[in-house]
Amino acid sequence: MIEIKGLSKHYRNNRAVDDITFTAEPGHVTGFLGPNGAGKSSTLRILLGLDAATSGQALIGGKRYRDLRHPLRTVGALLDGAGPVPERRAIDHLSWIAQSNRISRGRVREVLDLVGLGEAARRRVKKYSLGMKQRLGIAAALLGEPEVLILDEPVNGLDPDGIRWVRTFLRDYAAAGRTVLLSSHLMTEMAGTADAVVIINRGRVVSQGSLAEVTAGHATLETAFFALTGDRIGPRW
Ligand SMILES: Nc1ncnc2c1ncn2[C@@H]1O[C@H](COP(=O)(O)OP(=O)(O)OP(=O)(O)O)[C@@H](O)[C@H]1O
Repeated sequence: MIEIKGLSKHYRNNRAVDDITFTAEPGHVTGFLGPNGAGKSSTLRILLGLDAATSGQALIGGKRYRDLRHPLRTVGALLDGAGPVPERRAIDHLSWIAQSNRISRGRVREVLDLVGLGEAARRRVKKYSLGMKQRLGIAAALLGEPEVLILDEPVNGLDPDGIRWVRTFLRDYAAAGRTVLLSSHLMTEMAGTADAVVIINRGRVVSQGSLAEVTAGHATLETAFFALTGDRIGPRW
């Protein structure tokens, strides 16, 4: 379970995150949506202990990230920008993470196969396509078989097959009683994957609830999003 309680993050006089409260429950894929600059990354960075909140709390399983005893076994994350060393082979990259978290080498092979990189395991990451790098990022997030998954734009760069794989995988992961928090700009994809939705705009929650509740009165999640955020141009990707 993820709990965000009265969370704020101010940069000088910019209220990037302004008193937001929501939960992501086990058994659900929760979609975290908002236009560029809405405060999604700031929230996720605080949740993952990469940044400090100005006030409020961001908890995973009732604890702050830095208080988790086995972080990688509790929460797996894929955030933009945190990539492996390009010269490294994929299997070495994962083995390094696994070793520092007391995770077996067998699990490394398992996650590589799970994301469809079994054959490419010994290739250097710099030779990987964008989609393969995304899969590798997801593999790293899965290493510790975490109860909570936090993924920022996980389908970025994936082909239709890869997108379908991520959708099915995340739905199954949540169906097994785990918590999935997913941020994406792709509304159709989000509507097909998430069953709960939180929409933020200018640092504030403008809507939250089940997919049906948030889209009630609108033709699609996309039209609900535009109406709630006033983002006439629409999400950019
Ligand atoms: N390190 C920082 N210093 C100053 N301002 C920042 C910093 N990081 C983010 N901001 C500002 O905080 C606000 C929220 O940014 P954030 O990256 O959290 O939004 P986002 O919803 O993730 O956007 P995107 O969809 O573009 O990734 C923006 O106005 C941004 O300029």
